[in-house]
Amino acid sequence: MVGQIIGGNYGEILIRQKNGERIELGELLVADDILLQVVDLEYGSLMENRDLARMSGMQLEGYGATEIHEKEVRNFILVRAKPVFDLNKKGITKHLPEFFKILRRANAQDFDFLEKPENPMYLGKIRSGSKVLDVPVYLDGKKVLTHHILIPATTGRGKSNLVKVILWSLVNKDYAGILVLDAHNEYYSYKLNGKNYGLKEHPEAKGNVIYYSINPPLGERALKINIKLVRPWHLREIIEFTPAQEDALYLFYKEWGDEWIKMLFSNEPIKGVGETTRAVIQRKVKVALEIDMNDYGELYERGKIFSINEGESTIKDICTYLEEGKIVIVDTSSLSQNLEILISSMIMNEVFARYKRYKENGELDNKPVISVVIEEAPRVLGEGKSTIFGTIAREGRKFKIGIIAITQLSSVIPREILANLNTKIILGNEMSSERKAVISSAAQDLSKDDKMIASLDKGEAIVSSIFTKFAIPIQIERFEELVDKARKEKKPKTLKFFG
Ligand SMILES: Nc1ncnc2c1ncn2[C@@H]1O[C@H](COP(=O)(O)OP(=O)(O)OP(=O)(O)O)[C@@H](O)[C@H]1O
Repeated sequence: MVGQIIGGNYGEILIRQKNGERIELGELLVADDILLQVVDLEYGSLMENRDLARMSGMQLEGYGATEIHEKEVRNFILVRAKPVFDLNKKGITKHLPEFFKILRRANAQDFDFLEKPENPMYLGKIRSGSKVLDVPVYLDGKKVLTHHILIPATTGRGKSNLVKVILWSLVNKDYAGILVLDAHNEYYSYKLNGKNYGLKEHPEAKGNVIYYSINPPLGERALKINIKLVRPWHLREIIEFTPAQEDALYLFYKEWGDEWIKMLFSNEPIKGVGETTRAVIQRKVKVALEIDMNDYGELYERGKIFSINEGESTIKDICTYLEEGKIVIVDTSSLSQNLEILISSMIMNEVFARYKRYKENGELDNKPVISVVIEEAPRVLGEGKSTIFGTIAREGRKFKIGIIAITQLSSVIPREILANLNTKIILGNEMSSERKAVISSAAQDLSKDDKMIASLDKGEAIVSSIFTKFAIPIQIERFEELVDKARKEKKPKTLKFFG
């Protein structure tokens, strides 16, 4: 027994906390088979404010404390809670628990109704306030990934940790291929306290986790992309062109196909493109692709990614790995933001084209869902951006393509796109404008959850999704602990010989 219902209405039930108990913000309580979540706490007293002030004055100013008889009866903590789920009906609550009903804390058995879905994607364990219940939370990865995920939080609340936990559970599943553009090179392999961590440590990583880098360790793949694979629409995502320049780009591509960049730098004239326009485009393309021309008029690479002769199959290979349900991590840590966007856009354009074709041919059902992890999502999903990622957010689900958008600034993503990101794994956020943007586009009514979200600690989250019956509070595990656990389980038992 932790309290008793003393009033309120459907949206907010008032509970008197039992003396000696400590109910927390976000805690899950049960009354009358209805699951309630604490949304606010305040002081309550049976005495008038003036009396309380007088008594406090006596005590503070040294006149001795006035004894309150039955103090625990007169003063109490008033808990505000919202009904979240009918445990009996296994659905949304439509009625109030009985007036004056005694409440208890929720326990693991209350969540027996949560089933492990066909294509499980592990997120964490149910959290009641700051207490963790031993109930794993899985979502159906296939559905959730095609309908996009948003991970909003301020810095340091555990966004990357969460993505690592999600990817870890997907390594040995072939229903999903995930592309990760890893700007901090923190997903594949890293050292902590002398031990190796990262997705590479997964017992089934071999063949299921593919790593590309411009500085690949021995045995890993080099990230090299041939300029023949670049298309005008890829460049549009990172370079601003005037309408005349854009027309010129398409004319080059129409005339010379794969060889258009090479020909752009040749002396071959093209009808409809002036010399000045051509020179400006040449300059922009040189900067974007880190290529240049030597004194003999030959193109050469200045950077490490775009190549004149190598890397013709890189984009195709990556797409094929994704189509096979693998996780592809591309280390973009030493690249500019523009190059990172360009590469991801090239890959996702190819994925989109392939999956569109599969849909037309009736082959899509046999293909895994493909999702792309985008950090600092407003770079490509922000207001006024016209990118492949916006297209995926709007139409991707028809083609089994999704995005996992990570951001500190949900408020600058257009509402229409935010509403399309149908699962939100909300981590802590102290900025009220950001909380508002997330709350107003969530799958469940989170209008009372503002304080709760503000108070979320590292790894604490709320999962609001069209695929969950209510907004589930979870505790995400520390990724390194998952890895350590897997290592322990993998270790063969040592045999003891006696005698
Ligand atoms: N669930 C968790 N449990 C315990 N510690 C965690 C958890 N999640 C993250 N941390 C710790 O918090 C720190 C920040 O985590 P992480 O890098 O994932 O945050 P972030 O939101 O991605 O930060 P940034 O925006 O700076 O990239 C790390 O030291 C990490 O180990």
